[in-house]
Amino acid sequence: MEVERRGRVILLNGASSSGKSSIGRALLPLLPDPWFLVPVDAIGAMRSTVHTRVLDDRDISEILRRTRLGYHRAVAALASAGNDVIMDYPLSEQWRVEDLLETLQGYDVTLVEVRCSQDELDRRERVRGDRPVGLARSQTMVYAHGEFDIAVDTTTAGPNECAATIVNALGTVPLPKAFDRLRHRRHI
Ligand SMILES: Nc1ncnc2c1ncn2[C@@H]1O[C@H](COP(=O)(O)OP(=O)(O)OP(=O)(O)O)[C@@H](O)[C@H]1O
Repeated sequence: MEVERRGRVILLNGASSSGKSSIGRALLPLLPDPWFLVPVDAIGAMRSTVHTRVLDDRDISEILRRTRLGYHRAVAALASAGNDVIMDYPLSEQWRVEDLLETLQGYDVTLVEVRCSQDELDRRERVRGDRPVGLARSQTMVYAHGEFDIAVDTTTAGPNECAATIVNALGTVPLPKAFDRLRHRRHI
């Protein structure tokens, strides 16, 4: 069946507790069109936690890797049918970036860097209590690939303010976008 348009993608990238999910929720009512909010956690939550086989560390790491590869392809599948998708996803391993560059080739991806000071990340982690202490600190490599289209800093700005900044900037992002610059660097 012929699909008339390719969906757009907004990728909210930042360390744990930087505020990606909060911004994702705040973005929806500000966008003119009905976007899908697809956090990686929502895909992980669909995976069974009750099974008969005992998993070792290697099994678990392979399952997590497959989950993330599946997430990339689920987003591409939605966008391939013309759906606009917000990803809430830390680029905390280099292979995630590499795989997304291939999987989302041909799609309009806006890469948003969600920043937050380390002290504030530590504070949020302590307050929320549902993430291992030190997770945010372990994810400082989320920006290591070195490119972004829009940056917001949640250290002092709230989710609504950051979402408004993103919506206002969406139409004026310089081309080529971050994903295309990264592809150019890697000759993909
Ligand atoms: N701009 C902000 N100012 C103050 N607190 C915030 C802000 N954004 C998020 N928080 C708080 O920080 C915690 C983490 O927020 P959120 O779930 O949005 O982050 P996240 O980056 O999606 O985290 P994770 O990757 O671990 O799911 C929550 O308790 C939330 O209320």
